[in-house]
Amino acid sequence: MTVALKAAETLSRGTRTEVPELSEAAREVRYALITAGLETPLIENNLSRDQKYDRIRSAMTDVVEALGLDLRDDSLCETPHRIAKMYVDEIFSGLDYSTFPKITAIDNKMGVDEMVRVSDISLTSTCEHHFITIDGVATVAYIPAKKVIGLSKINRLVRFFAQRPQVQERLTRQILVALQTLLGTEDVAVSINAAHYCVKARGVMDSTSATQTTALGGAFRSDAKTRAEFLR
Ligand SMILES: Nc1nc2c(ncn2[C@@H]2O[C@H](COP(=O)(O)OP(=O)(O)OP(=O)(O)O)[C@@H](O)[C@H]2O)c(=O)[nH]1
Ligand SMILES: [Zn+2]
Repeated sequence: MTVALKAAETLSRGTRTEVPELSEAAREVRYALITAGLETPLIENNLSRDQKYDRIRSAMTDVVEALGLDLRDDSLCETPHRIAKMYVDEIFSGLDYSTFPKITAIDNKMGVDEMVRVSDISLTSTCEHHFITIDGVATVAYIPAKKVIGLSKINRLVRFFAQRPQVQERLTRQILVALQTLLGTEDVAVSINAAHYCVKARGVMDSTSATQTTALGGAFRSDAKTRAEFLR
């Protein structure tokens, strides 16, 4: 058993020594991702939020100075602070499971057994290779089994995993596995269409291409009609 899997097992059993504030949903999703080999590569460095902020602020001071920019300038002097705060509290906040959204899944008393599909969920993430923006939309669908999830929680889940350094394929699958875990069904589908600014604003400088990724589970994978309905 890998160290990561062992840590997740301890966590899923509810041991209070490590990250005690995590919700049950966050612990279950984290465990499922590690088990599926889909967790973002992370190392526990035991840094608090403030310690992370201090380290990044200091490192960004070096970056700005190395570029030859004058940190005494009143427009630039707060840039290391702004970047550190943005990384920790905003665009990489999804690395911290204590920010996992509060999920309300209700019993499927209505007996809904048709596809629920949320399309055009706006998505902004960060490419983990260049730390530059990924900009796109996600579509998420599921066929309710025992539980129905609050609609906004789907958007929040997408957002949580987008607020990490990502590759689009992993982001797509993380959302899939998280929803399958929370809804207790394999019948989930996720699709993302996004522009990568590492392709658009640098490197190959292609400003028009977009990347489509799809992750299908259960009936969305095995049943052609269901898949077609989702992908239409
Ligand atoms: N599969 C995948 N690749 C990505 C994603 N985001 C960025 N990439 C690619 O990751 C690759 C990194 O390639 P490298 O050759 O190491 O980096 P590079 O020299 O900056 O590459 P260029 O972008 O071609 O200039 C590039 O081809 C990127 O387009 C993603 O979400 N998924
Ligand atoms: Zn990139």
